[in-house]
Amino acid sequence: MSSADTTRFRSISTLLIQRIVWLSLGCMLALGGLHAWIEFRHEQASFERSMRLLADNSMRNLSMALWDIDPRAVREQVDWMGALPEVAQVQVQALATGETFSSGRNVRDVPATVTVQIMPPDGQAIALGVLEIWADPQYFLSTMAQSTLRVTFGYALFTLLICVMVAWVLGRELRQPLSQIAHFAAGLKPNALSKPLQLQRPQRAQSDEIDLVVQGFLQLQGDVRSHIDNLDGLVADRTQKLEVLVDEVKRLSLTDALTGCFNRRALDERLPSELERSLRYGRPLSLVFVDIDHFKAINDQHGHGVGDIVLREVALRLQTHLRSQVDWVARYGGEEFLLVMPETTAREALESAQRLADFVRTGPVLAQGVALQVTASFGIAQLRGRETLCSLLERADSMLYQAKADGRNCIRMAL
Ligand SMILES: Nc1nc2c(ncn2[C@@H]2O[C@H](COP(=O)(O)OP(=O)(O)OP(=O)(O)O)[C@@H](O)[C@H]2O)c(=O)[nH]1
Repeated sequence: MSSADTTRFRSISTLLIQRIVWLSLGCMLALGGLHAWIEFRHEQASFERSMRLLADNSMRNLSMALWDIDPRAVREQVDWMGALPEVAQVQVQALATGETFSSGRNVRDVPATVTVQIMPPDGQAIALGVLEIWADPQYFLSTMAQSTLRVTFGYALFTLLICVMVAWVLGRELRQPLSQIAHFAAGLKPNALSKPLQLQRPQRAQSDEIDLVVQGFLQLQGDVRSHIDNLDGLVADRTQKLEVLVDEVKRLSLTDALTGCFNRRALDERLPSELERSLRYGRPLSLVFVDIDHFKAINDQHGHGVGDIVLREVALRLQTHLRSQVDWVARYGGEEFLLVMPETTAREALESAQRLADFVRTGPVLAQGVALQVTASFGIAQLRGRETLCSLLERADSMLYQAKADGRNCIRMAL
């Protein structure tokens, strides 16, 4: 089982969408945090500026009120300032009278945000009093919180919009065509290759990877189809070659490698059917044993190589001068051959044997520069009545034995 089978399926576009959402969230948090920090610094600076502006704007009224020693006017101005939402506490100290005017919550244990000396309206350098303003940190923080919330909401909305658009584009451009391709590939079968892969997506000016995959599938379909079409011819061709090879192997397994005659195995296969045919149709069948005379002496005097050449030559002479298509020859063992002569009486076999004996002995066998005079002995027997193969072979063999005993280079026939 492949690893793809063991894991759960998840669409590649879903994976991409998930990754993009996580990345966008990360980016949003990083950018939002940076933006909030910049905003914080900006608000802080502008808050301090506004405190200074407030002090500057109130300076003329306070200066006049202290110069005129008008405590009511000083009180009104201090109360007005202390009522402002961004101000936590305002305090004015009149240096001439030592009187202190205060408004707002008491936050005096922290240093004032703004401390300015109140100078007289006529421009003299002796201060009339001191103005201290404490900014309200809660007001600042709530302003900041609102601003941060606005920024975060803006970023979240933007990120959400981007993610929705990316998801829509990926679904349309990737998930739909890929799932169509996967569906098509899952349904491919050798007997249904003609159905083309058609994607439902708008025409586009340039091709992309999905088009390449579609083209690959079309190419593959065509190739597989033509391969299948050619397969029958291919199989027939291979079968023919195989049959030729099998015939060759069969021929080799039934042939004696040295002489090219049938071997014992072929003899054991063919001879019983010759006998059976002869018995069934009442036709004559003769067997002739042929054995080269003094073959051991040839081997001993000239070597086995020369002996092999003599064997091949005698086999060739026997095969060449037998009746083709009817008679056949097998190497029975060593230097001994068996001629099988269907439709042949012993007398006819005798005539053939005489002819063959002449061919064996006429003309010397040339082997490795040596000219050898070769003779052979023959033993003939014709099938009798319902005689067994074993008995027939024995009688022909005993005739050969007789020929050898009678001095070789002669033919003996069972009567
Ligand atoms: N070169 C060669 N010699 C073989 C082959 N098969 C058997 N022989 C030899 O054939 C010889 C047969 O010797 P014998 O059975 O004594 O027969 P012979 O010498 O022909 O004597 P007679 O048959 O009585 O005339 C042996 O020396 C075997 O080694 C073969 O394939 N090649």
